[in-house]
Amino acid sequence: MHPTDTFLPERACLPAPAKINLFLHIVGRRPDGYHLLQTAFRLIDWGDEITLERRSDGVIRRIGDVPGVPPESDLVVRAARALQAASGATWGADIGVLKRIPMGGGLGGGSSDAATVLIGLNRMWACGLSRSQLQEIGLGLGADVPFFIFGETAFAEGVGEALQPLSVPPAWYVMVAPDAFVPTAEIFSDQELTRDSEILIMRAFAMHTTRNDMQAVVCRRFPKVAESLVWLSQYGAARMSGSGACVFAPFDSKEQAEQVAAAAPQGMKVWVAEGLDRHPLQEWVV
Ligand SMILES: C[C@](O)(CO)[C@H](O)COP(=O)(O)OP(=O)(O)OC[C@H]1O[C@@H](n2ccc(N)nc2=O)[C@H](O)[C@@H]1O
Ligand SMILES: Nc1ncnc2c1ncn2[C@@H]1O[C@H](COP(=O)(O)OP(=O)(O)OP(=O)(O)O)[C@@H](O)[C@H]1O
Repeated sequence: MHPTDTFLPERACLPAPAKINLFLHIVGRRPDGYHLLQTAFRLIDWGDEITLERRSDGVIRRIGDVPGVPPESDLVVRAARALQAASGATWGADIGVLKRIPMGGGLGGGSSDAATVLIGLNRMWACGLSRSQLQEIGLGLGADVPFFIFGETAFAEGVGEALQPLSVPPAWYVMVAPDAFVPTAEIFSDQELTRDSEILIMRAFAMHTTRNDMQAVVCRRFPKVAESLVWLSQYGAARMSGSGACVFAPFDSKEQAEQVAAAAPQGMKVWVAEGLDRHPLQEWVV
């Protein structure tokens, strides 16, 4: 029996975890200007929360305010509309977003919110779309959405849509959110961006043989990102996630990570999060 036959909640409060890019190499550019990447995505056990309430009249609404994101351009609304269009579903939804993930932070907040809406409503509307169908809809919303639907640590190529599972050791991350909003598109169009990194044959992940090719450009434009990296590098292998601004460093234990976080200068936004091997909604999709 299909799981959607047995479990059709009308209301659900669902996690939308953040991601980090353990490394990010830019290996080329497509004719349409999009960059070809090699990257490793990992989920962390910290993020936004999405509340979904099914409506029978087909209307899709975002409930509540998200500063800087008008409802019509919110990826959660666009995701629900895209699912309606692809599945022919006649249900609607009220969607609430509790935002924790900083915008322009390189932690994929908007993409994760969109993925959670696609996964949640696919079940609540009984659409029955497969994981790969949801990933395809997600790619139309943002380059990181397919990863969140894939739902496990991944090595990614293309613009981030060609995904393979990757095994990485357990880790606790010290996360720092510098007070900066990094516009992804501007970093990708910077003249000085490295775009010709050597293509790796990915067997296992190691911090010391990889890097984030966007980090140098972001540090030059946003000194607060550079300062955060200098601070965190005193304690571990610090690196920027995605197109920034957030930076992270892995530690073997929660205690070690908490000690480092406790040493942060006053006013620095620092927290500790555990690496997740699986998305908490992994079982919601077949
Ligand atoms: C940097 C990463 O976060 C790595 O995980 C993603 O590649 C970016 O994902 P994202 O924020 O969802 O970005 P999108 O909203 O898809 O794209 C924003 C803009 O960045 C540029 N862009 C994005 C992805 C990519 N592979 N090449 C690009 O050149 C494009 O100009 C695009 O219009
Ligand atoms: N639900 C949403 N949450 C956050 N941002 C959204 C949302 N919907 C639309 N956006 C838009 O997407 C932009 C990027 O937000 P997001 O949090 O995904 O950035 P990011 O963490 O830098 O992404 P990435 O890691 O993919 O580079 C925001 O500036 C905002 O205009």
